[in-house]
Amino acid sequence: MEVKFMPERIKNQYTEFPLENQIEWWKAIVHSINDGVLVIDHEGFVRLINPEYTQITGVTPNIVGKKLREYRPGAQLPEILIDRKCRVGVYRKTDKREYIVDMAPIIINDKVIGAVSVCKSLTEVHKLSLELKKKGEKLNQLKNKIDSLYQAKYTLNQIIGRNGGLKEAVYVAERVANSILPILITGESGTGKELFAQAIHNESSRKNQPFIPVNCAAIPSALLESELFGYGDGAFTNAKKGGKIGLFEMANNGTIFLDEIGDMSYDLQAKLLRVLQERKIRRVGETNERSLDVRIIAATHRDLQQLVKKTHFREDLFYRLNVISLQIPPLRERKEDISDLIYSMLRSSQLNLSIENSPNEYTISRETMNFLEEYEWPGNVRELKNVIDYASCMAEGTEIRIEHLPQRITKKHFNMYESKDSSTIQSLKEAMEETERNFIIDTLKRFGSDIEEKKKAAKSLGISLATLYNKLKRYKIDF
Ligand SMILES: Nc1ncnc2c1ncn2[C@@H]1O[C@H](COP(=O)(O)OP(=O)(O)OP(=O)(O)O)[C@@H](O)[C@H]1O
Repeated sequence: MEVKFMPERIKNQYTEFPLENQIEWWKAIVHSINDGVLVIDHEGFVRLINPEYTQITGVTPNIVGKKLREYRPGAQLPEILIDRKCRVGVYRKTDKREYIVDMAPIIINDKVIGAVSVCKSLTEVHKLSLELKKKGEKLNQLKNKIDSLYQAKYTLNQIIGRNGGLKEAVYVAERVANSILPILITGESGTGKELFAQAIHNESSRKNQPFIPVNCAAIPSALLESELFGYGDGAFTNAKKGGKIGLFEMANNGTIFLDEIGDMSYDLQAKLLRVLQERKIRRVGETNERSLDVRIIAATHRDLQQLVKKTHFREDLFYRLNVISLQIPPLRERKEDISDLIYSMLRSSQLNLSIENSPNEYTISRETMNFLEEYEWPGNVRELKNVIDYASCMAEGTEIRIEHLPQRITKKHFNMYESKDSSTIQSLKEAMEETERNFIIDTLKRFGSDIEEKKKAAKSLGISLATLYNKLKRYKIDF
């Protein structure tokens, strides 16, 4: 670095200025600089010092006109008059002041006419670096948060259920987890479709990559395309500068879960089909394609075949998605799972409810369990979970009783019993059959549902295995 006082080019522009004016002009510039500046002449006398230099180093302006070495014996600046070498980033500390200094000779026509020292407060630099560090930490926290948002929580062994249909779905999920083939999960709302999708992702080799859930019904269809595929720079008015990455790209190497696929617009379905076939996406407003490796799991509570018949859903996409399909049965068709689900929910609500004085272990009265097993659960497992969370908050002690359940569901129950009492009086035979049915269900729950477990259940009931099977058929018990 070589500082040439008043470069030729600038000098020519100001030749009309009287010399004194030019000096004032340069002084004003030096005084307006944010860094500290000190200038010595060829004999080592201080000629110029700006207010920032005083501020940073504590050296006062009365040094002007004095020899720098006399005032500051350790100063390196005079050395530069001799060796003509620049010094960069020299660390200085005086009292409580810390700063770094750059020094350079001032050369005109190959003659050293002085030297300049430019300093920057280290406290300022410190502050900036601390700020930078804090911002970096914040950025990392946000990144971790984003990563955790896109991580699947559940695994296949967290899926509770002994019902045949559910076990079948778990079995298929396990077998196909590592394939790249798309999966279609169907089932009513709240049956556990997303739970299955997350568990499949976690069972696959993609488990450490993102799992991106997208609710196709929740995003307005005009926006869905750009959300899924992203958009290029200036793709439309109000588009973000530089474009935006889409959810497919975010899911690269991982899994995208397209929930409520039946609600996707017909046009977009065609674009999705292309992605499935080509494994490439094109951002809105761009012409180039980007290759991706994304596993697609779609889900719907609708009857896609009916939608295909009504031409609301593309037949070609339906067949492409339906290569592997999982049907999750509604809870009312797997009442045998209700008690297991309840006990698991009570355990986790104990963990979540870390309120002081909260009971160590909840129990549930027989009457309440019977009621919950008989209830139809239109909102499926999600509704059951909400009811159990509510009841465990309402229970004063450790036992959950029917009065702790939300009135919304018990109202129907009491009305049902009232009407039953007045209109139909159970015969002794009916009452005995009902008791027998409940007793068999309870016994099977205790022993399990496979053949060996059924043998044990039959033995405990004091009947043969064949009689047990007859009774299961007669009482329509699906175990
Ligand atoms: N078999 C199961 N075992 C344990 N928990 C379950 C089971 N099925 C569902 N759940 C729980 O029920 C709740 C609802 O499940 P999920 O969100 O997966 O349902 P969904 O079918 O995707 O619902 P929607 O169609 O409304 O999106 C979740 O809290 C989930 O963990």
